Amino acid sequence: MTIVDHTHTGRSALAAVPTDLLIDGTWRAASDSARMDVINPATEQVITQVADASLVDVQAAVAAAVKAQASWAATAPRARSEILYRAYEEMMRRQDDLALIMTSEMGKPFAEAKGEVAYAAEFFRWFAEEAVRIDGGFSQRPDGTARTMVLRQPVGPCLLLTPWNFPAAMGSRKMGPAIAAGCTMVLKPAPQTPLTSLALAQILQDVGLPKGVLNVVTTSRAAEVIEPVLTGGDIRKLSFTGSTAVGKILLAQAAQQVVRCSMELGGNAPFIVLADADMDVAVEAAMQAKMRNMGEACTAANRMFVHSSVVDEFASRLAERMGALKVGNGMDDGVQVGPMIDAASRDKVLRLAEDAIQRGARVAGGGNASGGTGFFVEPTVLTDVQPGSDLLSAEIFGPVAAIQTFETVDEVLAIANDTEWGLVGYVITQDVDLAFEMSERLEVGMVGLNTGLVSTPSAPFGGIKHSGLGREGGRLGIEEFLDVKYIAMPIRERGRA
Ligand SMILES: O=CCCC(=O)O
Repeated sequence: MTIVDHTHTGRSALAAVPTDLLIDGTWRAASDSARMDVINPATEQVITQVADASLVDVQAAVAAAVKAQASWAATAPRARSEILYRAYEEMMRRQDDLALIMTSEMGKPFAEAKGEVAYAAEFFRWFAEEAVRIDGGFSQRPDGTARTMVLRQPVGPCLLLTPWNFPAAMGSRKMGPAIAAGCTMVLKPAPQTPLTSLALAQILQDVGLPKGVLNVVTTSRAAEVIEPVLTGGDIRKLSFTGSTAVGKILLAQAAQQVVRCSMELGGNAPFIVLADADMDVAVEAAMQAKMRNMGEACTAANRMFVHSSVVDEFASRLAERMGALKVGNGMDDGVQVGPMIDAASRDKVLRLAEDAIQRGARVAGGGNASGGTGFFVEPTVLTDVQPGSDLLSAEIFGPVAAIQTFETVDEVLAIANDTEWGLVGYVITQDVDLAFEMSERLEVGMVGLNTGLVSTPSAPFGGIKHSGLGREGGRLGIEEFLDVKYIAMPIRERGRA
């Protein structure tokens, strides 16, 4: 270990994280005293245990959110903005501590975890600025008989369900706009990564978020506890980031009470390298789009389509770059690739690579199973991936690059769009017209042109088709947490005394 586990307070960063539920401003154990293990995926050791909430606890959290809603909605936008701004500052002050917590429970390299803390904190700063810009409208009916006023109000108590792959950023991307809009919340983080969310909740408390506004329930019993609260009638908004399969179940449950939904679901991103691409740009973008977060990202390049005239150069340069990455415990110096989140994820990635190889793909780099402790997968580049290989229709969610070739723009667009998902696509070309044409024709919510990274707090993140509903971040992010109300008022006779 090269990074010392201490905090700004001098205590161990891990020991300083609350491990209970946050309900109505109070940290408390689960009502049945249940606790669950938090495991470090690099060492397979139990780091600590946290409360494992039951339905009773989650219902108490919802009740606290309901109780706090009216007074929180009535706070001045500036007050909400300042809480968010202080949270941004505090996250940055505790950047190393938060990164250490995240690396310990999730596995990403410490430097990457620090980057995520900064990314996550920026959502609080962005929405601090949005909180004071919630606007409306005022107009007259075309026939002059009435005034039309439009205002925006908080949607009400929200259920926020966050994933394990970006434990800080997916939390702040949901909590930021909810706080800015004046909504109260129940946050349920993924069971693999509860500590980062608990640490963020502690920060929000420390900077003055009133009790009951944010309630955090860590639980391994999602299947048991989510449906009753979604169908119970108190939750008015669901924001979920996770798999499409789970998203569809939640949408069906939410439909019973017509709960508003934001869904950030899976992806099957095409990464398209055209014949005229600058190869330095192409390889750099591929590294970003494939290796960010070890490939455990919904935005990860799942299918790489490279023009036949440049595929050999691209594949060999990508294999060289991926082969040079240092794999290991994210707390060790210089490590660039940490473990997969758990054994099931590691085994899935290895199985998908093996299936592609069995069907005729060539291994241009990597391809060996990593033995020993920790859920590691060697960065792997496969070329000549054959149609029908499972990894072309499943999210790989790991460090395996799957390359196919193409000849024409129409051909590659048809294959790229031939998927139920539509989150993001990447295009690498020096031809500006073609870049725009392809961006318009790709069936996705986001396009990276000559870049492998689209994620930023200032842009509307989200997908189409089975990749989701709604947008997070950017100017649209706060809209997801606001209801529109229109007031009609007849114009009576003018000029009366
Ligand atoms: O897995 C989802 C990626 C999220 C992001 O890039 O902000």
